[in-house]
Amino acid sequence: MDLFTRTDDPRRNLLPEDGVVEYHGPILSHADADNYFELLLNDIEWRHDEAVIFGKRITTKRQVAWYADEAFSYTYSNTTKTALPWSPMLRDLKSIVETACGETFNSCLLNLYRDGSEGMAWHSDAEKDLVRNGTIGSMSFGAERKFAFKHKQTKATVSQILEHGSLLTMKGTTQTHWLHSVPKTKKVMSPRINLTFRKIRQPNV
Ligand SMILES: O=C(O)CCC(=O)C(=O)O
Ligand SMILES: [Fe+2]
Repeated sequence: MDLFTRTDDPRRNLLPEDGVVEYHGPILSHADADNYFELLLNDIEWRHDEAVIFGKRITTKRQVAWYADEAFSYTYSNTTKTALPWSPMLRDLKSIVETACGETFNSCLLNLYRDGSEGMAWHSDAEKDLVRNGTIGSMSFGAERKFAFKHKQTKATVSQILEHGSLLTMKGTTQTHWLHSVPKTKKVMSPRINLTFRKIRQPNV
């Protein structure tokens, strides 16, 4: 992918209504993206995620990690997680994403999908611990995967392929009105890493 001839316009909203999703395309050179991918694979404290579904504790195939400004605890999928402190590499990526989207973030959830047999089911990121209508900045590395949106009422769908080193932002009322997912696929044989930078509500805010 040649960074300089691409035509993605990050100001173009991918959603027809009720939210704003912008795809910036790759924001890193291919070589930088390759470097970060290797560092992320090796240096992040990857763990299988735990969730409680219909009262049953399950462990996901996908691996996750959560980093933040402080040892915040954060509840999703009915389990409470405690954040690890930023590493220098994650601080670099956070500041790259902050500059690209003109926002600040205080936490990052990372996902490692070993191949296309691992995905993420339909959900929205509107947990009570997140700042309401806060922007989410999503960076992807490794295998290209489809990222899909489905409107909660109309069931309209929109999707975007997320490239190596790319940034996608979800803003405004997107999480209120739309679900998103990473569908499983038999076509992808290699790993992908995704980082979602978020803003957690600070205690007393
Ligand atoms: O892997 C992705 O692109 C999306 C991850 C996601 O939706 C999440 O972590 O909430
Ligand atoms: Fe999400």
